Amino acid sequence: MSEAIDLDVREPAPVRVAVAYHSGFGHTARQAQAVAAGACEVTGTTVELLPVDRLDDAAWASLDAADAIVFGAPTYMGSPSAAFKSFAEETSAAMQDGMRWQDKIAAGFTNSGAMSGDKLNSLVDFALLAAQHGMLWVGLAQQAGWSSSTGSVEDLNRLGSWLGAMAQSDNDTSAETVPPATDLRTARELGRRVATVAGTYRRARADERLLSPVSR
Ligand SMILES: Cc1cc2nc3c(=O)[nH]c(=O)nc-3n(C[C@H](O)[C@H](O)[C@H](O)COP(=O)(O)O)c2cc1C
Repeated sequence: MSEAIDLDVREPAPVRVAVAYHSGFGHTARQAQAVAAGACEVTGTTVELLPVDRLDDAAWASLDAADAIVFGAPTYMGSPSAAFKSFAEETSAAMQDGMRWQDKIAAGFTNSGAMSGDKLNSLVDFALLAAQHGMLWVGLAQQAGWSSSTGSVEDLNRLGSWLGAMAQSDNDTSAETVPPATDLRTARELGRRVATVAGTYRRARADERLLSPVSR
């Protein structure tokens, strides 16, 4: 005996990616723009760039509504900048209010003056923030570039990070020139991956709802 299934044939709502970032002097802002550009390349995605030191009520609502949030900040003194940290503390309201951000996709990026500069610590901070919210962390999924005799500074993921996207900006150079194109391409890949995973995850959850005994 066949059962009628009530199929929803409306155009699906766009997958929403929010890039929540801080930048003191504009360098990390360029990395944030590259992440956003990558996410925009995925059909059916809308992207919002949200500077975390200037969030109004509408921006907080956008974060609540996002399918994915990408956290980004410069590494200052070996961790995300104080402005980002202040934002991270404010997000505790979403956690205390019934884990509002649970099951959103999360990812992160950071930029600093030195090649290493202890950037990994900032990415770990972002991943912990995501874990505290019950979010699902997505890494860069790119092999480490510039790590063989045939590699070069132009390689994607030249700084060899897996947890998120890293960029390096010479301390004496303006944000018009750095981070270099190679690091912006890496950031773009992260944005594309986040939007792709967020879309896949949302479709899977929609299918699950459609097929679960409760919806029959
Ligand atoms: C207060 C402060 C602390 C910094 N600490 C680090 C650091 O720990 N490691 C590093 O490699 N660069 C460090 N830098 C350099 C910045 O990370 C670098 O200039 C970065 O490009 C700034 O990005 P922004 O323009 O988005 O603020 C520091 C800069 C400042 C102002």
